Amino acid sequence: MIKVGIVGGTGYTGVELLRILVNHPDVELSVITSRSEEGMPVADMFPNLRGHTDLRFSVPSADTLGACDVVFFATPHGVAHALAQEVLDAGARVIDLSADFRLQDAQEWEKWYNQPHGAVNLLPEAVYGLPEVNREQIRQARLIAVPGCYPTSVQLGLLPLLEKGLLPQQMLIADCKSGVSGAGRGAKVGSLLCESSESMMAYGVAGHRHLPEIRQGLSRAAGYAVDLTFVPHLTPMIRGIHSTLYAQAPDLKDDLQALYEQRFADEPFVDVMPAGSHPATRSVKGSNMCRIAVHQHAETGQIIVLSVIDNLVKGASGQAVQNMNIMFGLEEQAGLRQVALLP
Ligand SMILES: NC(=O)C1=CN([C@@H]2O[C@H](COP(=O)(O)OP(=O)(O)OC[C@H]3O[C@@H](n4cnc5c(N)ncnc54)[C@H](OP(=O)(O)O)[C@@H]3O)[C@@H](O)[C@H]2O)C=CC1
Ligand SMILES: CC(=O)N[C@@H](CCC(=O)OP(=O)(O)O)C(=O)O
Repeated sequence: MIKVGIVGGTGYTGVELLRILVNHPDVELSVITSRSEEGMPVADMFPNLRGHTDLRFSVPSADTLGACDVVFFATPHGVAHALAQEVLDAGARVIDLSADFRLQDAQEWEKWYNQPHGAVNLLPEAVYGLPEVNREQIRQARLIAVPGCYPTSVQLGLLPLLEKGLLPQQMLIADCKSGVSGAGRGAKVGSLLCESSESMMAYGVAGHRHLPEIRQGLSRAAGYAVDLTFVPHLTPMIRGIHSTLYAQAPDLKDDLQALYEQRFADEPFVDVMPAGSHPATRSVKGSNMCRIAVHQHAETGQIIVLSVIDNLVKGASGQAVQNMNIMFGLEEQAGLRQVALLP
C-alpha cells in the first residue's frame, strides 16, 4: 500500500482528495494536516467521510510527512515552496495542487503571484502534471505541479490543433466559466449565496494568473510563442468549468472530428463527443473526465471547441491522483472510476 499524506485537509481540494483516496485500492491514508483544526477527527468536519477514515487532523511536520510515500499539497500558493524540499529530502514524493511549481520561469511566477518564489532550486525537476502531454516524465518524477483548473480545460481543448501546427500564428480566444467552488472554501463575500447565485460575471479580464500557465503549455505544444485572450467568468453553479475556445485556421483541410478522436483515442479521461455535441458541465460533475466537442462553422470556417471538466476533479484532486497512479506504476484509472452525478 502507498502511504499518503495530505497538507491542507480542510479546503475543497483537500476533502476532494480524501473522497477519492478513501476508495483507492492501493492507498493507505496516513497523515492529514490542518493547523487550525489540530486534533479534530476528519469525519467530524466532513460527515461524508464517516465510516471511511479514523484520522484526525494534525499540524504539518516534516517528520510525519517525510515518512509517507507521497505527499499532496492542497494549500495556498507559497506553502509547498516552504515545505517541499524537506519532504523530498526525507524520501517522499510530492504532488502539489497549488501553482507553486507550474511556471518554469520564476520571475514570471513572481510577477503573477506577487510574492518571491521560494524554491527556485526545485524548478528544474518539477514536472507539469498534465498526463495527456507529459505521461513519460510523470512516471520518473519526484515533484509534480498539478495544472490549474482553467488551464486543464483550455489546453486539452486546443492541443490537437496546436500539436499538428494547424493554427497560424494568431490570437486564440478562451471564454471560460467556472463554478464557485473554484474560489476555494475560505469565506469571501463573492462566494456568498446572495452574491453568486442568479448572476454571472467576468473577472480578471486585464490579466488572470492562469494566463501565463496556459500560454506556457500551448507554446510548448505548438513550438512557437502562442498568445491568447483568456476571460474567466464566475457562474451560479458549485462545480464545473465550461471553456468555449475560438480559433481560425483558414487553410485547414483536416477532418477535425477525426483529428480529435485520434489524438485522445488512448486517453482514459478525455472523451471526444460525437460531431455536433454540446457537452454540459453536469456530464462530468464528480468525475475525472474532460468532455470535448469540436465544431467548425460551414461558412466562416471558425473553429469552436467546447471543453468541460469538474474543477475539483480533473481540474485539481482527480488529476492529482491520476498523477500519483502514473508515478507509482498503478492502473491509471485506479480510484477514479466515478461516473458523473445526474442531475
Ligand atoms: N478550488 C479549486 O477548484 C482549485 C484549487 N486549486 C488550488 O489548490 C490549492 C488548495 O485550494 P483549496 O482547496 O481551495 O483550499 P485553500 O486554498 O483554502 O487551502 C486551505 C488549506 O490549506 C491549509 N493551509 C493554509 N495555509 C497553510 C500553511 N501556511 N501551511 C500549511 N497548511 C496551510 C489550510 O489549513 P490550516 O490553515 O488549518 O492549516 C487548509 O486546509 C490552492 O493552491 C488552490 O489555488 C487548484 C485547482 C482548482
Ligand atoms: C472561480 C475562481 O475563483 N477560480 C479561481 C481559479 C481556481 C484556482 O484555485 O486556481 P489555482 O490553483 O491556480 O489557484 C480563480 O480564478 O482564482
